[in-house]
Amino acid sequence: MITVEEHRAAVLAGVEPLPVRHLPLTDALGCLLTEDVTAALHVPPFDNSAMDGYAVRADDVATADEDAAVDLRVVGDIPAGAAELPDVLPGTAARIMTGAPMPPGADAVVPVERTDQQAGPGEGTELPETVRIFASSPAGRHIRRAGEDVAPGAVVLRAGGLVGPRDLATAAATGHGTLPVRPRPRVGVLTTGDELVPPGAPLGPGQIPESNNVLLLGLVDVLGGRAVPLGFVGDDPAELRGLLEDNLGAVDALITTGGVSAGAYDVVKQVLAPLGDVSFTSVAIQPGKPQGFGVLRRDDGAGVPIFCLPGNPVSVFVSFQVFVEPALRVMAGLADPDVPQSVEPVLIEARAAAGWRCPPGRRQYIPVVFDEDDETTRVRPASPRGSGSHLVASLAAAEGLAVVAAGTEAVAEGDAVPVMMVP
Ligand SMILES: Nc1nc2c(c(=O)[nH]1)N[C@H]1C(S)=C(S)[C@@H](COP(=O)(O)OP(=O)(O)OC[C@H]3O[C@@H](n4cnc5c(N)ncnc54)[C@H](O)[C@@H]3O)O[C@H]1N2
Ligand code: MOO
Repeated sequence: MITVEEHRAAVLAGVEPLPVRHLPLTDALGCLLTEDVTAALHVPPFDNSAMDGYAVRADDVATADEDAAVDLRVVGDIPAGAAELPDVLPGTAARIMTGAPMPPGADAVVPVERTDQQAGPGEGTELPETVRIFASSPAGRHIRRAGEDVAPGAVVLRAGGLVGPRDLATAAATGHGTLPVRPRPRVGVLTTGDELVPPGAPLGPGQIPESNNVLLLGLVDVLGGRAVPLGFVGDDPAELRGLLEDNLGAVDALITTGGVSAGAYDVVKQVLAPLGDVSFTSVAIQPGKPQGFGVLRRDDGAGVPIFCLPGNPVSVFVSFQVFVEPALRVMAGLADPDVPQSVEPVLIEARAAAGWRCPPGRRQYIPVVFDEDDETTRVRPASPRGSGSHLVASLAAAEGLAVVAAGTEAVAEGDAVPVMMVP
């Protein structure tokens, strides 16, 4: 048996950051930005109106108020997106909409509510021949100036952050259709077992609901990867081999569950062990002892790390948190194996609110819930049965994984236990 650290080191030695790509904005969401981004445009790109109303010459309306209206001849209509603009000469105005370019000659806007015209849309909003103005508007009023937000060349996004929705808006507005990022790893999820039926389907004799797929697909997505559902196969080597071959080109990593221990039908081991690229090993962890890991080769030469996790659902969850999660973060450029804090889990100190038993010789990761206590953070097993790799129904209640050193026979009430926070 190897230690948790030894297996994690082997896994991390087999993964590397995905190459930087310029991805379309929506695909870049959630990715690590690898270069500063500068504005390629003025924002706004041109002087435009901040109001629906009339573009005027400020001097023409300087004396206008409710009791002393000024009449102007209307020389044109400027909707947003207009390319041809009328000249606004003295004594004239052009109807203008919010976001439309200011026409030459005009230096202010009077909102439609301060005229004799009806606010649109609808009947009675045809373009008038003249407009009666009831308010003055000094030069510059209600005009958004070209470049007042940013000018070309200004840094608008800094390298090293995760691209969020606001970053996408800024990138788009400053002239970018793509961003330089480390892509989120596409992770193919494939589970195995003759006993499995889809969630919600009626059970035949010996059958159980398939639950590892939804668990892993969700964990990959929550982590910021892109889950690629490959479904589940029976304990049939040809079917598994076919599914892996068909999908290898479309993923950056693969996760399988089940079929890795000592059973006569352990199909994952049967298919992958002879390839020599995947090693199967026993790790001193509970749950999650039987583990496979290796790197398959895509046709384009890229390595595709494959994580072969045990089938028991709690083992899947723990294995993902302890081995897969740091590896995927390295692939996404979010962690560096040479910086231990970036790949090691964050642990918080807690005390056991109840005792539980531990497995001999293996480090235990037991799902726990927090007890409300003002002075001390206390945890107890999420299941009254304590630790069990099959206790999937209590997994939803878990708020953390208490980590108990290998060699501990039992945790007693009041013992200090570090707790790993989990999604
Ligand atoms: N003789 C030995 N038997 C076992 C050993 C051992 O060392 N010697 N190790 C045990 C440990 S520890 C684990 S963990 C399991 C791992 O077994 P496999 O990875 O081969 O997984 P399976 O046998 O396929 O399944 C185990 C268990 O999980 C259920 N399962 C599987 N897939 C799913 C799924 N997609 N959704 C829900 N549940 C699933 C399956 O029905 C089994 O109950 O081996 C022990 N045995
Ligand atoms: O190592 Mo297994 O995951 O305990 O049941």
